[in-house]
Amino acid sequence: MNNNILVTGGAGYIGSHACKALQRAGYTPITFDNLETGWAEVVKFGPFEKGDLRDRARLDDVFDRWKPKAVMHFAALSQVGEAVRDPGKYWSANIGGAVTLLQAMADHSCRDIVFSSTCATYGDQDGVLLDEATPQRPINAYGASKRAIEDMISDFGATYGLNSVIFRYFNVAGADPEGEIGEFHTPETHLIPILLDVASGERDKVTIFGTDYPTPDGTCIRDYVHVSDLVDAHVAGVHWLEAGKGNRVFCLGSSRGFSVREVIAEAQEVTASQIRTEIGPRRGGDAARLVSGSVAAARDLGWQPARSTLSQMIEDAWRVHQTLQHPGKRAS
Ligand SMILES: NC(=O)c1ccc[n+]([C@@H]2O[C@H](COP(=O)([O-])OP(=O)(O)OC[C@H]3O[C@@H](n4cnc5c(N)ncnc54)[C@H](O)[C@@H]3O)[C@@H](O)[C@H]2O)c1
Ligand SMILES: O=c1ccn([C@@H]2O[C@H](COP(=O)(O)OP(=O)(O)O[C@H]3O[C@H](CO)[C@H](O)[C@H](O)[C@H]3O)[C@@H](O)[C@H]2O)c(=O)[nH]1
Repeated sequence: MNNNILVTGGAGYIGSHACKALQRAGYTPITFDNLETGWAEVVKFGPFEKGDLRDRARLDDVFDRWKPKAVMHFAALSQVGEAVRDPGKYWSANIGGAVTLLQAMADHSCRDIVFSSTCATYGDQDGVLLDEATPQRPINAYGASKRAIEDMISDFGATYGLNSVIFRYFNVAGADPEGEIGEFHTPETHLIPILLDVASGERDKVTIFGTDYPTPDGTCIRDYVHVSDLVDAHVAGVHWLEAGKGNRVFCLGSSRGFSVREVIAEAQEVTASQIRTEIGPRRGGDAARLVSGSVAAARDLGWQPARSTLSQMIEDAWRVHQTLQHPGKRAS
């Protein structure tokens, strides 16, 4: 049996870090990506197959040639604001991609999948800590499409014997501690990279999306987890499936919540810069508070986040921000 793992979305932020972790763990990550939001420049840890998940013939070709023993499925559209503005785009891309991939897996007898779900599947839950048993009530098309894919995976499991580890991540942040890759989105919509753009003078200011949430300082609270810790859990997920331990869902967060204002304060501290802010209206689709209360990944997967303090995540992201050229900014 080969050690090939098909990594959909391997040219993206989390997928590229996962490829590095997989290579280090002795696997060969085969990146499959259409580069819609990713970059060929970050595919450094294994072969690259350019293609769109909705292209079944292209997937068949890749499954035939590489015969992956498992799939890590990261490829998706994943911006909350855009999903509210254009829900059809999210349903079409995320569901279309997933159903084509799962059918190809079934037809090529590839039985193990690790899937990127999200705490955005929970919606607004009135401040409760979230875990695997919390009912999922998504409030935007992004979260709804991810919950639907969880259901799809379960149906394919029942019919074709597909085995799955589903990870519901909280907010992923930071960058490769060795500085080889980082978070490169264009346009950037995520809070921490935007703060670093302001700190470095590439942006004028950050807009705080709403100060009237039912939280202590009125801004949204999120649970941030380091991308290198997150991808370690994915390697553990592959080991879990290899050991035949069955289908599981795990939340991946740090179990600590930080408001937008707290993240801004920490970014100012780490970068030793004044970060100019303005107050804007709420962004559609945002829940007030999303914080993990789960212990399952620590208990059952042996997952111990090592770098998921807010300061460490911003420090690692800041180092890469200062040393690596953003592939999308090269031409501009
Ligand atoms: N970043 C976070 O905080 C976060 C939190 C929870 C869940 N997630 C999930 O993790 C996954 C990765 O997120 P990311 O932040 O790395 O995003 P990203 O946009 O950097 O990466 C996604 C990659 O998938 C590719 N892709 C998209 N649609 C495709 C298609 N139809 N065919 C082939 N390739 C396609 C893109 O080109 C890109 O390289 C997503 O599924 C996202 O929903 C992310
Ligand atoms: O310019 C900005 C950008 C963000 N925010 C706020 O900062 C918080 C974090 O926003 P991000 O855009 O960084 O992250 P999201 O919480 O929207 O989404 C991220 O985490 C989710 C899980 O919570 C998803 O899965 C999604 O894929 C991933 O992008 C939110 O309250 C948002 O409103 C601002 O105030 N100003």
